[in-house]
Amino acid sequence: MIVHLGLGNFFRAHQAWYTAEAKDGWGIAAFTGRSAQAPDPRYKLVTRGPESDEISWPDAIRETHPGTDRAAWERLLAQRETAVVTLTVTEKAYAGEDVPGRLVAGLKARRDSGSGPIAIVPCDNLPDNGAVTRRVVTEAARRADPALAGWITENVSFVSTMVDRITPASTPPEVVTEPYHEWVLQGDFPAGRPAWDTVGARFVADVLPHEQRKLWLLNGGHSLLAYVGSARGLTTVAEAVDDPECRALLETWWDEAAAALPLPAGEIRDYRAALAERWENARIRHLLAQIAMDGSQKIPIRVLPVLRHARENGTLPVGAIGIVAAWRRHLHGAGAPVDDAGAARFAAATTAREFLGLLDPALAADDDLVAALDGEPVVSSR
Ligand SMILES: NC(=O)c1ccc[n+]([C@@H]2O[C@H](COP(=O)([O-])OP(=O)(O)OC[C@H]3O[C@@H](n4cnc5c(N)ncnc54)[C@H](O)[C@@H]3O)[C@@H](O)[C@H]2O)c1
Ligand SMILES: O=P(O)(O)OC[C@@H](O)[C@@H](O)[C@H](O)[C@H](O)CO
Repeated sequence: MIVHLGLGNFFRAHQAWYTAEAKDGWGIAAFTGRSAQAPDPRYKLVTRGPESDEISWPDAIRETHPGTDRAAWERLLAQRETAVVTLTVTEKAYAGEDVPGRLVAGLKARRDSGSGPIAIVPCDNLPDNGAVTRRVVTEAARRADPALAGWITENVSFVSTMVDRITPASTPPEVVTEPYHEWVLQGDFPAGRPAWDTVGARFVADVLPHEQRKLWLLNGGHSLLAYVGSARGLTTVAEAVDDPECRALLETWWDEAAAALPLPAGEIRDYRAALAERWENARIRHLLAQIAMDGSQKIPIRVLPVLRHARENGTLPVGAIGIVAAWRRHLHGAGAPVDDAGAARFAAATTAREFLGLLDPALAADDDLVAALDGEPVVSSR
Protein backbone atom coordinates (compact mmCIF):
# COMPACT_ATOMS: atom_id res chain seq x y z
CA MET A 1 0.00 0.00 0.00
CA ILE A 2 1.08 3.56 -0.80
CA VAL A 3 -0.19 6.60 1.09
CA HIS A 4 -0.22 9.84 -0.88
CA LEU A 5 -0.55 13.44 0.36
CA GLY A 6 -1.74 16.18 -2.04
CA LEU A 7 -4.46 14.71 -4.21
CA GLY A 8 -4.05 16.89 -7.30
CA ASN A 9 -4.04 16.39 -11.04
CA PHE A 10 -0.33 15.83 -11.38
CA PHE A 11 -0.46 12.97 -8.87
CA ARG A 12 -3.34 11.41 -10.83
CA ALA A 13 -1.44 11.68 -14.14
CA HIS A 14 1.95 10.65 -12.80
CA GLN A 15 2.45 8.55 -9.65
CA ALA A 16 -1.08 7.07 -9.70
CA TRP A 17 -0.76 6.34 -13.43
CA TYR A 18 2.68 4.65 -13.01
CA THR A 19 1.29 2.56 -10.15
CA ALA A 20 -1.77 1.48 -12.14
CA GLU A 21 0.34 0.67 -15.20
CA ALA A 22 2.82 -1.41 -13.16
CA LYS A 23 -0.09 -3.83 -12.59
CA ASP A 24 1.50 -5.58 -9.63
CA GLY A 25 -1.24 -5.19 -7.06
CA TRP A 26 -0.21 -1.96 -5.31
CA GLY A 27 -2.99 0.43 -4.32
CA ILE A 28 -2.99 4.00 -3.05
CA ALA A 29 -4.81 5.68 -0.17
CA ALA A 30 -4.76 9.36 -1.16
CA PHE A 31 -5.26 12.38 1.09
CA THR A 32 -6.17 15.86 -0.09
CA GLY A 33 -3.64 18.55 0.79
CA ARG A 34 -6.09 21.08 2.14
CA SER A 35 -9.63 20.31 1.02
CA ALA A 36 -12.02 18.96 3.65
CA GLN A 37 -13.82 16.97 0.91
CA ALA A 38 -12.41 13.66 -0.31
CA PRO A 39 -12.97 13.40 -4.08
CA ASP A 40 -14.12 10.30 -5.95
CA PRO A 41 -11.12 7.98 -6.42
CA ARG A 42 -12.18 7.38 -10.02
CA TYR A 43 -11.07 9.77 -12.74
CA LYS A 44 -10.83 9.85 -16.49
CA LEU A 45 -7.29 10.40 -17.79
CA VAL A 46 -7.17 12.10 -21.18
CA THR A 47 -3.71 11.67 -22.71
CA ARG A 48 -3.72 14.47 -25.24
CA GLY A 49 -1.32 14.07 -28.19
CA PRO A 50 -0.85 16.63 -30.96
CA GLU A 51 -3.38 14.76 -33.15
CA SER A 52 -5.70 12.79 -30.88
CA ASP A 53 -6.71 11.80 -27.34
CA GLU A 54 -6.34 8.47 -25.60
CA ILE A 55 -8.78 7.81 -22.76
CA SER A 56 -8.09 5.59 -19.75
CA TRP A 57 -9.39 5.08 -16.20
CA PRO A 58 -6.31 4.40 -14.00
CA ASP A 59 -7.43 2.38 -10.99
CA ALA A 60 -4.56 2.53 -8.49
CA ILE A 61 -6.33 4.97 -6.14
CA ARG A 62 -8.33 2.67 -3.86
CA GLU A 63 -9.51 5.16 -1.25
CA THR A 64 -9.50 8.91 -0.72
CA HIS A 65 -9.54 10.88 2.52
CA PRO A 66 -9.77 14.54 3.42
CA GLY A 67 -6.41 15.87 4.61
CA THR A 68 -8.22 16.94 7.78
CA ASP A 69 -8.75 13.29 8.76
CA ARG A 70 -5.62 12.98 10.88
CA ALA A 71 -6.86 9.76 12.50
CA ALA A 72 -7.02 7.97 9.12
CA TRP A 73 -3.59 9.39 8.18
CA GLU A 74 -1.96 8.10 11.36
CA ARG A 75 -3.79 4.75 11.15
CA LEU A 76 -2.61 4.16 7.58
CA LEU A 77 0.98 5.17 8.23
CA ALA A 78 1.03 2.85 11.24
CA GLN A 79 0.03 -0.18 9.14
CA ARG A 80 2.83 -2.55 8.18
CA GLU A 81 1.33 -2.90 4.66
CA THR A 82 2.07 0.79 4.03
CA ALA A 83 5.53 0.79 2.48
CA VAL A 84 5.71 4.14 0.68
CA VAL A 85 4.45 7.70 1.21
CA THR A 86 4.39 9.94 -1.87
CA LEU A 87 3.88 13.72 -1.83
CA THR A 88 2.73 16.41 -4.28
CA VAL A 89 2.09 19.43 -2.09
CA THR A 90 3.68 22.29 -4.17
CA GLU A 91 7.10 23.81 -3.57
CA LYS A 92 6.00 26.22 -0.86
CA ALA A 93 4.67 23.47 1.43
CA TYR A 94 8.23 22.36 2.24
CA ALA A 95 8.92 25.78 3.76
CA GLY A 96 5.79 25.66 5.94
CA GLU A 97 4.98 23.77 9.13
CA ASP A 98 1.85 21.87 8.11
CA VAL A 99 3.28 19.16 5.82
CA PRO A 100 6.37 18.41 7.97
CA GLY A 101 4.05 18.31 11.00
CA ARG A 102 1.72 15.82 9.35
CA LEU A 103 4.64 13.62 8.34
CA VAL A 104 6.04 13.71 11.87
CA ALA A 105 2.65 12.73 13.34
CA GLY A 106 2.34 9.85 10.85
CA LEU A 107 5.89 8.65 11.50
CA LYS A 108 5.33 8.78 15.25
CA ALA A 109 2.30 6.51 14.77
CA ARG A 110 4.44 4.17 12.69
CA ARG A 111 7.23 4.02 15.27
CA ASP A 112 4.72 3.41 18.06
CA SER A 113 3.08 0.56 16.10
CA GLY A 114 6.42 -1.17 15.47
CA SER A 115 5.68 -1.48 11.76
CA GLY A 116 9.27 -0.78 10.75
CA PRO A 117 11.00 1.21 8.02
CA ILE A 118 9.26 3.16 5.28
CA ALA A 119 10.13 5.31 2.23
CA ILE A 120 9.02 8.92 1.72
CA VAL A 121 8.99 10.02 -1.90
CA PRO A 122 8.47 13.76 -2.55
CA CYS A 123 7.36 14.45 -6.14
CA ASP A 124 7.47 18.25 -6.25
CA ASN A 125 9.71 20.35 -8.47
CA LEU A 126 12.46 20.98 -5.92
CA PRO A 127 16.14 20.10 -6.34
CA ASP A 128 17.20 17.27 -4.03
CA ASN A 129 13.62 17.03 -2.77
CA GLY A 130 14.45 13.93 -0.69
CA ALA A 131 17.15 15.76 1.26
CA VAL A 132 14.90 18.82 1.69
CA THR A 133 12.11 16.59 3.06
CA ARG A 134 14.53 14.78 5.36
CA ARG A 135 15.74 18.10 6.75
CA VAL A 136 12.31 19.67 7.40
CA VAL A 137 10.85 16.45 8.85
CA THR A 138 13.84 15.75 11.09
CA GLU A 139 13.91 19.34 12.36
CA ALA A 140 10.16 19.23 13.11
CA ALA A 141 10.56 15.86 14.87
CA ARG A 142 13.49 17.13 16.92
CA ARG A 143 11.37 20.01 18.21
CA ALA A 144 8.52 17.66 19.15
CA ASP A 145 10.35 14.54 20.36
CA PRO A 146 14.14 14.12 19.98
CA ALA A 147 13.88 10.32 20.28
CA LEU A 148 11.52 10.29 17.30
CA ALA A 149 14.09 12.24 15.26
CA GLY A 150 16.57 9.45 16.00
CA TRP A 151 14.06 6.78 14.94
CA ILE A 152 13.44 8.65 11.68
CA THR A 153 17.16 8.80 10.94
CA GLU A 154 17.39 5.04 11.40
CA ASN A 155 14.15 3.95 9.74
CA VAL A 156 12.98 6.41 7.10
CA SER A 157 14.40 6.54 3.58
CA PHE A 158 13.90 9.92 1.90
CA VAL A 159 13.96 9.31 -1.85
CA SER A 160 14.92 12.15 -4.23
CA THR A 161 13.03 12.31 -7.50
CA MET A 162 12.81 14.09 -10.81
CA VAL A 163 9.21 14.04 -12.02
CA ASP A 164 7.92 15.15 -15.39
CA ARG A 165 4.56 15.11 -17.12
CA ILE A 166 2.86 18.34 -18.13
CA THR A 167 -0.57 18.28 -16.49
CA PRO A 168 -2.50 21.56 -16.64
CA ALA A 169 -5.28 22.38 -14.20
CA SER A 170 -8.57 20.87 -15.43
CA THR A 171 -12.06 20.14 -14.17
CA PRO A 172 -12.51 16.91 -12.17
CA PRO A 173 -13.19 14.08 -12.81
CA GLU A 174 -11.30 14.67 -16.08
CA VAL A 175 -7.50 15.00 -15.95
CA VAL A 176 -5.74 16.09 -19.13
CA THR A 177 -2.08 15.23 -19.56
CA GLU A 178 0.53 14.85 -22.29
CA PRO A 179 1.86 11.53 -23.66
CA TYR A 180 5.42 12.25 -22.40
CA HIS A 181 6.26 11.00 -18.91
CA GLU A 182 9.49 10.69 -16.98
CA TRP A 183 10.38 9.65 -13.42
CA VAL A 184 13.92 9.31 -12.08
CA LEU A 185 14.43 8.21 -8.46
CA GLN A 186 17.41 7.96 -6.11
CA GLY A 187 17.09 6.15 -2.79
CA ASP A 188 16.01 3.00 -1.02
CA PHE A 189 12.59 1.44 -0.51
CA PRO A 190 13.14 -0.59 2.69
CA ALA A 191 9.59 -2.01 2.72
CA GLY A 192 9.25 -2.58 -1.03
CA ARG A 193 7.71 -0.64 -3.91
CA PRO A 194 5.69 -1.14 -7.09
CA ALA A 195 7.59 -2.20 -10.21
CA TRP A 196 7.50 1.36 -11.56
CA ASP A 197 10.66 0.52 -13.53
CA THR A 198 8.61 -1.78 -15.77
CA VAL A 199 6.74 1.31 -16.99
CA GLY A 200 9.80 3.46 -17.59
CA ALA A 201 10.77 4.87 -14.16
CA ARG A 202 14.53 4.89 -13.71
CA PHE A 203 16.33 4.15 -10.42
CA VAL A 204 19.72 5.85 -10.39
CA ALA A 205 22.64 6.46 -8.03
CA ASP A 206 22.61 10.22 -8.66
CA VAL A 207 19.44 12.03 -9.65
CA LEU A 208 21.04 15.50 -9.61
CA PRO A 209 21.90 15.91 -13.33
CA HIS A 210 18.40 14.70 -14.28
CA GLU A 211 16.83 17.20 -11.87
CA GLN A 212 18.98 20.03 -13.18
CA ARG A 213 18.16 19.18 -16.81
CA LYS A 214 14.44 19.22 -16.11
CA LEU A 215 14.30 22.11 -13.62
CA TRP A 216 16.45 24.46 -15.71
CA LEU A 217 15.41 23.62 -19.26
CA LEU A 218 11.73 22.81 -18.68
CA ASN A 219 10.67 24.64 -15.53
CA GLY A 220 13.05 27.59 -16.07
CA GLY A 221 11.85 27.80 -19.67
CA HIS A 222 8.26 27.64 -18.45
CA SER A 223 8.84 30.57 -16.06
CA LEU A 224 10.40 32.56 -18.92
CA LEU A 225 7.37 31.95 -21.14
CA ALA A 226 4.98 32.68 -18.26
CA TYR A 227 6.40 36.12 -17.42
CA VAL A 228 7.58 37.29 -20.84
CA GLY A 229 4.69 35.72 -22.75
CA SER A 230 1.88 36.91 -20.49
CA ALA A 231 3.34 40.44 -20.53
CA ARG A 232 3.07 40.24 -24.33
CA GLY A 233 -0.63 39.43 -24.08
CA LEU A 234 -0.29 35.67 -24.62
CA THR A 235 -2.27 33.10 -22.63
CA THR A 236 -0.83 29.61 -23.17
CA VAL A 237 2.54 27.90 -23.40
CA ALA A 238 1.83 26.88 -27.02
CA GLU A 239 1.19 30.52 -27.98
CA ALA A 240 4.30 31.76 -26.17
CA VAL A 241 6.70 29.19 -27.62
CA ASP A 242 5.44 30.19 -31.07
CA ASP A 243 6.08 33.90 -30.41
CA PRO A 244 9.40 35.05 -31.98
CA GLU A 245 10.44 37.30 -29.08
CA CYS A 246 9.72 34.64 -26.44
CA ARG A 247 11.37 31.96 -28.57
CA ALA A 248 14.55 33.97 -29.11
CA LEU A 249 14.97 34.59 -25.37
CA LEU A 250 14.11 30.94 -24.67
CA GLU A 251 16.87 29.68 -26.99
CA THR A 252 19.36 32.06 -25.27
CA TRP A 253 18.25 30.78 -21.85
CA TRP A 254 18.58 27.18 -22.99
CA ASP A 255 22.14 27.88 -24.22
CA GLU A 256 23.03 29.32 -20.81
CA ALA A 257 21.43 26.38 -18.96
CA ALA A 258 23.17 23.89 -21.28
CA ALA A 259 26.54 25.48 -20.45
CA ALA A 260 25.90 24.79 -16.75
CA LEU A 261 24.60 21.21 -17.15
CA PRO A 262 26.96 18.28 -16.45
CA LEU A 263 25.51 16.22 -19.31
CA PRO A 264 26.65 15.25 -22.83
CA ALA A 265 25.77 17.86 -25.47
CA GLY A 266 23.79 15.33 -27.53
CA GLU A 267 21.54 14.49 -24.59
CA ILE A 268 20.81 18.17 -23.97
CA ARG A 269 20.15 18.80 -27.67
CA ASP A 270 17.66 15.91 -27.84
CA TYR A 271 15.87 17.05 -24.67
CA ARG A 272 15.56 20.62 -26.01
CA ALA A 273 14.10 19.36 -29.27
CA ALA A 274 11.62 17.10 -27.47
CA LEU A 275 10.66 19.93 -25.14
CA ALA A 276 9.92 22.34 -27.99
CA GLU A 277 7.73 19.67 -29.58
CA ARG A 278 5.85 19.04 -26.30
CA TRP A 279 5.18 22.75 -25.83
CA GLU A 280 4.07 23.21 -29.43
CA ASN A 281 1.21 20.76 -28.80
CA ALA A 282 -1.55 23.40 -28.86
CA ARG A 283 -4.15 20.79 -27.90
CA ILE A 284 -2.67 20.99 -24.37
CA ARG A 285 -3.97 24.28 -22.98
CA HIS A 286 -1.39 25.06 -20.32
CA LEU A 287 -2.06 28.53 -18.95
CA LEU A 288 0.87 30.89 -18.43
CA ALA A 289 -0.97 32.28 -15.39
CA GLN A 290 -0.83 28.86 -13.69
CA ILE A 291 2.93 28.62 -14.22
CA ALA A 292 3.47 32.25 -13.09
CA MET A 293 2.20 31.46 -9.57
CA ASP A 294 4.64 31.41 -6.63
CA GLY A 295 7.60 32.90 -8.51
CA SER A 296 9.32 33.69 -5.21
CA GLN A 297 9.58 29.93 -4.60
CA LYS A 298 10.41 28.96 -8.17
CA ILE A 299 12.89 31.56 -9.52
CA PRO A 300 15.61 30.78 -6.94
CA ILE A 301 15.46 27.10 -7.90
CA ARG A 302 14.93 27.25 -11.65
CA VAL A 303 16.98 30.26 -12.69
CA LEU A 304 19.57 31.35 -10.12
CA PRO A 305 21.91 28.33 -10.39
CA VAL A 306 22.40 29.07 -14.10
CA LEU A 307 22.81 32.80 -13.43
CA ARG A 308 25.48 32.08 -10.81
CA HIS A 309 27.28 29.65 -13.09
CA ALA A 310 27.48 32.27 -15.85
CA ARG A 311 28.75 34.98 -13.49
CA GLU A 312 31.39 32.62 -12.09
CA ASN A 313 32.54 32.19 -15.67
CA GLY A 314 32.61 35.93 -16.31
CA THR A 315 29.62 36.17 -18.66
CA LEU A 316 26.42 38.19 -18.36
CA PRO A 317 23.62 35.72 -19.11
CA VAL A 318 21.01 37.63 -21.09
CA GLY A 319 18.42 34.84 -20.83
CA ALA A 320 18.66 34.39 -17.05
CA ILE A 321 18.68 38.15 -16.46
CA GLY A 322 15.71 38.43 -18.83
CA ILE A 323 13.70 35.96 -16.73
CA VAL A 324 14.50 37.74 -13.45
CA ALA A 325 13.62 41.10 -15.04
CA ALA A 326 10.36 39.75 -16.49
CA TRP A 327 9.39 38.30 -13.10
CA ARG A 328 10.15 41.67 -11.49
CA ARG A 329 7.91 43.45 -14.01
CA HIS A 330 5.21 40.82 -13.40
CA LEU A 331 5.32 41.76 -9.70
CA HIS A 332 4.65 45.35 -10.79
CA GLY A 333 1.60 44.45 -12.87
CA ALA A 334 2.87 43.19 -16.24
CA GLY A 335 1.05 40.15 -17.63
CA ALA A 336 -0.53 37.42 -15.50
CA PRO A 337 -2.00 38.40 -12.12
CA VAL A 338 0.33 37.95 -9.16
CA ASP A 339 -0.57 34.88 -7.07
CA ASP A 340 2.30 34.41 -4.64
CA ALA A 341 2.22 34.69 -0.84
CA GLY A 342 5.96 35.44 -0.87
CA ALA A 343 5.82 38.27 -3.43
CA ALA A 344 5.30 41.37 -1.25
CA ARG A 345 8.89 41.93 -0.15
CA PHE A 346 10.18 41.50 -3.71
CA ALA A 347 7.55 43.92 -5.02
CA ALA A 348 8.56 46.44 -2.34
CA ALA A 349 12.23 46.49 -3.42
CA THR A 350 12.83 49.85 -5.11
CA THR A 351 16.22 49.22 -6.77
CA ALA A 352 17.71 46.36 -8.75
CA ARG A 353 20.37 45.91 -6.05
CA GLU A 354 17.78 45.64 -3.30
CA PHE A 355 15.76 43.19 -5.41
CA LEU A 356 18.79 40.98 -6.07
CA GLY A 357 19.75 41.18 -2.39
CA LEU A 358 16.49 39.50 -1.47
CA LEU A 359 17.37 36.63 -3.80
CA ASP A 360 21.03 36.35 -2.80
CA PRO A 361 23.31 38.97 -1.17
CA ALA A 362 26.23 37.77 -3.32
CA LEU A 363 24.30 38.66 -6.47
CA ALA A 364 23.52 42.12 -5.07
CA ALA A 365 27.25 42.76 -4.67
CA ASP A 366 27.82 42.10 -8.38
CA ASP A 367 27.89 45.61 -9.94
CA ASP A 368 27.76 44.38 -13.55
CA LEU A 369 24.72 42.23 -12.81
CA VAL A 370 22.96 45.07 -10.98
CA ALA A 371 23.62 47.37 -13.94
CA ALA A 372 22.31 44.74 -16.38
CA LEU A 373 19.09 44.28 -14.40
CA ASP A 374 18.70 48.06 -14.09
CA GLY A 375 19.10 48.42 -17.83
CA GLU A 376 16.60 45.71 -18.77
CA PRO A 377 14.16 47.14 -21.30
CA VAL A 378 10.48 46.90 -20.56
CA VAL A 379 9.09 43.86 -22.42
CA SER A 380 7.79 45.09 -25.73
CA SER A 381 4.11 44.48 -26.33
CA ARG A 382 3.19 42.82 -29.59
N1 LIG B 1 1.15 19.86 -12.98
C1 LIG B 1 2.31 19.49 -13.48
O1 LIG B 1 2.51 19.50 -14.71
C2 LIG B 1 3.43 19.06 -12.57
C3 LIG B 1 4.52 18.38 -13.12
C4 LIG B 1 5.58 18.03 -12.30
C5 LIG B 1 5.54 18.29 -10.95
N2 LIG B 1 4.46 18.90 -10.44
C6 LIG B 1 4.47 19.15 -8.98
O2 LIG B 1 3.20 18.82 -8.43
C7 LIG B 1 2.70 19.91 -7.67
C8 LIG B 1 1.19 19.88 -7.73
O3 LIG B 1 0.78 20.14 -9.07
P1 LIG B 1 -0.72 19.88 -9.53
O4 LIG B 1 -0.79 20.27 -10.96
O5 LIG B 1 -1.15 18.54 -9.09
O6 LIG B 1 -1.51 20.95 -8.69
P2 LIG B 1 -2.95 20.80 -8.03
O7 LIG B 1 -3.33 22.20 -7.68
O8 LIG B 1 -3.87 19.97 -8.87
O9 LIG B 1 -2.67 19.96 -6.71
C9 LIG B 1 -1.87 20.47 -5.69
C10 LIG B 1 -2.07 19.64 -4.45
O10 LIG B 1 -1.20 20.16 -3.45
C11 LIG B 1 -1.94 20.45 -2.29
N3 LIG B 1 -1.31 21.58 -1.61
C12 LIG B 1 -1.10 22.81 -2.08
N4 LIG B 1 -0.52 23.57 -1.15
C13 LIG B 1 -0.38 22.79 -0.06
C14 LIG B 1 0.11 23.01 1.23
N5 LIG B 1 0.62 24.20 1.61
N6 LIG B 1 0.09 21.99 2.09
C15 LIG B 1 -0.41 20.79 1.72
N7 LIG B 1 -0.88 20.52 0.51
C16 LIG B 1 -0.88 21.52 -0.36
C17 LIG B 1 -3.32 20.78 -2.79
O11 LIG B 1 -4.25 20.67 -1.76
C18 LIG B 1 -3.48 19.74 -3.88
O12 LIG B 1 -3.86 18.50 -3.34
C19 LIG B 1 3.37 21.13 -8.27
O13 LIG B 1 3.46 22.18 -7.35
C20 LIG B 1 4.72 20.61 -8.67
O14 LIG B 1 5.65 20.71 -7.60
C21 LIG B 1 3.40 19.30 -11.21
O1 LIG C 1 3.92 22.77 -11.16
P1 LIG C 1 4.76 23.97 -10.80
O2 LIG C 1 3.89 25.05 -10.27
O3 LIG C 1 5.95 23.63 -10.01
O4 LIG C 1 5.35 24.53 -12.15
C1 LIG C 1 4.59 24.81 -13.28
C2 LIG C 1 5.12 24.04 -14.48
O5 LIG C 1 6.42 24.51 -14.81
C3 LIG C 1 5.21 22.56 -14.16
O6 LIG C 1 4.02 22.10 -13.62
C4 LIG C 1 5.57 21.71 -15.38
O7 LIG C 1 4.47 21.63 -16.25
C5 LIG C 1 5.95 20.34 -14.95
O8 LIG C 1 7.00 20.38 -14.05
C6 LIG C 1 6.23 19.41 -16.10
O9 LIG C 1 6.61 18.18 -15.63
